[in-house]
Amino acid sequence: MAEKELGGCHENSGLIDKNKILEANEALKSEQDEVSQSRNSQYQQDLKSVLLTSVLNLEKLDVDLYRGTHHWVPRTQRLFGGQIVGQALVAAAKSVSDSLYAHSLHCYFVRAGDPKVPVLYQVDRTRDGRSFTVRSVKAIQHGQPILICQASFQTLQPSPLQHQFPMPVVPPPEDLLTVEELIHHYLSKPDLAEEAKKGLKKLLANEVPIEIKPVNPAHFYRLGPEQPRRLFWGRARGHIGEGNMKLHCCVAAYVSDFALLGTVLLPYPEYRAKFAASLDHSMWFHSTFRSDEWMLYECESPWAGSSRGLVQGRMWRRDGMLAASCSQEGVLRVKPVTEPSKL
Ligand SMILES: CC(C)(COP(=O)(O)OP(=O)(O)OC[C@H]1O[C@@H](n2cnc3c(N)ncnc32)[C@H](O)[C@@H]1OP(=O)(O)O)[C@@H](O)C(=O)NCCC(=O)NCCSC(=O)CCC(=O)O
Repeated sequence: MAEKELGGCHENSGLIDKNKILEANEALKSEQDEVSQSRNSQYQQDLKSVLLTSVLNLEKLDVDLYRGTHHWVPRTQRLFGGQIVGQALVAAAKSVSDSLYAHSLHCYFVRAGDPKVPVLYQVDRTRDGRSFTVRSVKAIQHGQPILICQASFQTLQPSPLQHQFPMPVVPPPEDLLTVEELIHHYLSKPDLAEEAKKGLKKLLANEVPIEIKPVNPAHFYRLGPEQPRRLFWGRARGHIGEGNMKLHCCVAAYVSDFALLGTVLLPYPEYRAKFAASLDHSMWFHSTFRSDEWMLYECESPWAGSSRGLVQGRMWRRDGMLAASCSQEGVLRVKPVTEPSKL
């Protein structure tokens, strides 16, 4: 399905020659097919993604009641927001027919998630319509909601209205280093401050089930004042396979909360967060995609104030199709950095 791309208020927009885009997409696609063929055979031997086997593999306790466990817990010792959103979408998706596709979700994080206990997911079948079906999910710990989520599903429908912004032009993932490779590179610097070394080693020990390749590592690690915008390639670790599209949306929901809120801090290297947590998270799914294949995640923050920051994200398939968009507001309380980073 080739979509028409329109110019708009986006910085990369402008009138676009549709044929050129299609040609470029075709070229990219055949290149991608070769890459994915060789990677697919490599993946056959790899372990299945932990997101599939553990994080998003909810245990059914009763009708519309599920239990989810944790895999990776951030340093803050509060549950990762993406995990709770991804699990809530899994729970919602279990009560809708296979012919429906997730198209959006809207969540509030109302309490910090406790990593010491599992999370219960209670699904309310809000409405079943001819085209759209809505579910409300409450994530519960210690008898109280930690997240409330509404998710909507739709039957596949044809549309003469089809457009999207163009994908930003960036180097392909094959030309970039993973977060782990970058950290090893920084660790090899002889003048690296002890504190920075400790921080980087802690980052290496993280078992985040996502592979990340920052497009601009200096932006990613906040080495100077930058525009509040960053880009990275990301994909779920391990093999997920064609599978069902709902599952890929759940994985994308997990990934979408990763490193998104940090975009707000990019113009302020003189500050570091002493408290940062996402308050709400919304997501829209636009086209089919594989969450275990590289997607470009474009994050930008159009506004910050009142100890809050607004962030918007776009996930792009590498053939230029817009796969998903998201929006989030987070609370950010900062303190001055005493020493500049010596990475
Ligand atoms: C956002 C909050 C904290 C609501 O804030 P409130 O201020 O109303 O709650 P509270 O319990 O009264 O306060 C929480 C803490 O903030 C402090 N606090 C409150 N108001 C303050 C103020 N004006 N100035 C300074 N500190 C203040 C309190 O003392 C307390 O600190 P003490 O605790 O020291 O007493 C809550 O709704 C919440 O935790 N929601 C869940 C957010 C979440 O977990 N999101 C997903 C994970 S975040 C994520 O995954 C992002 C991923 C990423 O980072 O990349």
